[in-house]
Amino acid sequence: MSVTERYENAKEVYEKWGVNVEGALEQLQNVPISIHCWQGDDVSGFEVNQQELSGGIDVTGNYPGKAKTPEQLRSDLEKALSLIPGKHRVNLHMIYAETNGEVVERDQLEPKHFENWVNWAKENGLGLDFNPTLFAHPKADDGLTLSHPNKEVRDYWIRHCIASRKIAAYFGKELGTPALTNIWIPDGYKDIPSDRLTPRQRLKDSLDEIFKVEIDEKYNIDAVESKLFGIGSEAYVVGSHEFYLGYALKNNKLCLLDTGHYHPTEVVSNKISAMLLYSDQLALHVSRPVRWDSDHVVILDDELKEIGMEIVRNGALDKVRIGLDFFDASINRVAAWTIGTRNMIKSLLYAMLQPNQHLKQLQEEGNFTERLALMEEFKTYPFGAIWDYYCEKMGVPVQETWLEEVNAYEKEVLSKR
Ligand SMILES: C[C@H](O)[C@H](O)[C@@H](O)C(=O)CO
Ligand SMILES: [Mn+2]
Repeated sequence: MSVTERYENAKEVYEKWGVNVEGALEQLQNVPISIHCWQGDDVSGFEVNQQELSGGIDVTGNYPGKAKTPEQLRSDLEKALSLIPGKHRVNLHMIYAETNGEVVERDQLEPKHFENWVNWAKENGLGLDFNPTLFAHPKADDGLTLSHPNKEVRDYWIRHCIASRKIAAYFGKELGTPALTNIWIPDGYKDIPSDRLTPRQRLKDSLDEIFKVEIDEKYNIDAVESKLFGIGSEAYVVGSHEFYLGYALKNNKLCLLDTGHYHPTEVVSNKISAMLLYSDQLALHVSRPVRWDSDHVVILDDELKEIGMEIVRNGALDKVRIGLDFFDASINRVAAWTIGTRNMIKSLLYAMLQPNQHLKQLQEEGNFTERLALMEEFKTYPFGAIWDYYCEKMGVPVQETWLEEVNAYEKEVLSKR
């Protein structure tokens, strides 16, 4: 049976429950996923004086073929994007600036250092998002940045974040779609602090300084990303969830929820509806923590499906800015992007194919038996046939055939690096 024939059969099965399959595929095409560039080079970046990765995050593995230049990274991203259905965004960090061999301090970086990225994004019809980089730098060696007791250090990172927002606004202006600038800092303590308040007060003041510089939201939108713990900040993280939740609500900023940044049994899917009652928008870093914030490649597990459902059934596709954040150096990096991003999109399609209105009604009526029965039965509905058709329609490889392209790319390009 052809992909289309399988699709037609599957469509009928879903339509019996009033699911609008064609409408779902139409809608799905317009959902951008912000794909993080740092999976392609193990969060190395292109600074002239490269420092070891720090800030309590880590990349393990040494699979050959890592991108070592901006051209290589862009080429690898193009390959991955050609295997992922839809039009998406690319998320950069400040360490991906191109300075032509010149050492430029991070607080002095300017839009011109990202011109190549912008031109490339234009050529490929992509939006860009951004992150200041407050790690892997001598001024972050003690694990403190915006909350540092030393004002000079704080001021340096404040200038860096302001520079980042300006660069992001340049992306937004040039590309006609606002960039998200997400501030994540590693600040915290390995052991039990004797004072939790003072660093948080300093972080609050630093953020106020950063956001004092007004930037049109037409071009740049600000987000703040919390964390529970990192390597070396096990006992205390200054920018905790409660800290940023309060800050974002009070200052009209977006909260960015990273799925690896919470207690192991705490799930981001359960936070989306609660937060959207108080905030117009929020942002995600979808990742996969395995025992810690390990940033494994995203798989189509129950939590990913639940995240997709919370976004779709609450009509929040234009309220949740979906970004990815994983970095696995033990497998082919182009495959990592492809697997993780395709899974994120699959979870949205899976959610769109549920009889959401009916299930909601059952809950309202207190019919929990039928609610559970249907939710379980739908797990084995012919979702794969709809997904395959979507891939074919969008001109990307169906099922695992994308692997052949990755293997060929590895042979022809990656293995020669
Ligand atoms: C590269 C980092 O993963 C990223 O900037 C940050 O979002 C994070 O999640 C740190 O744990
Ligand atoms: Mn993150």
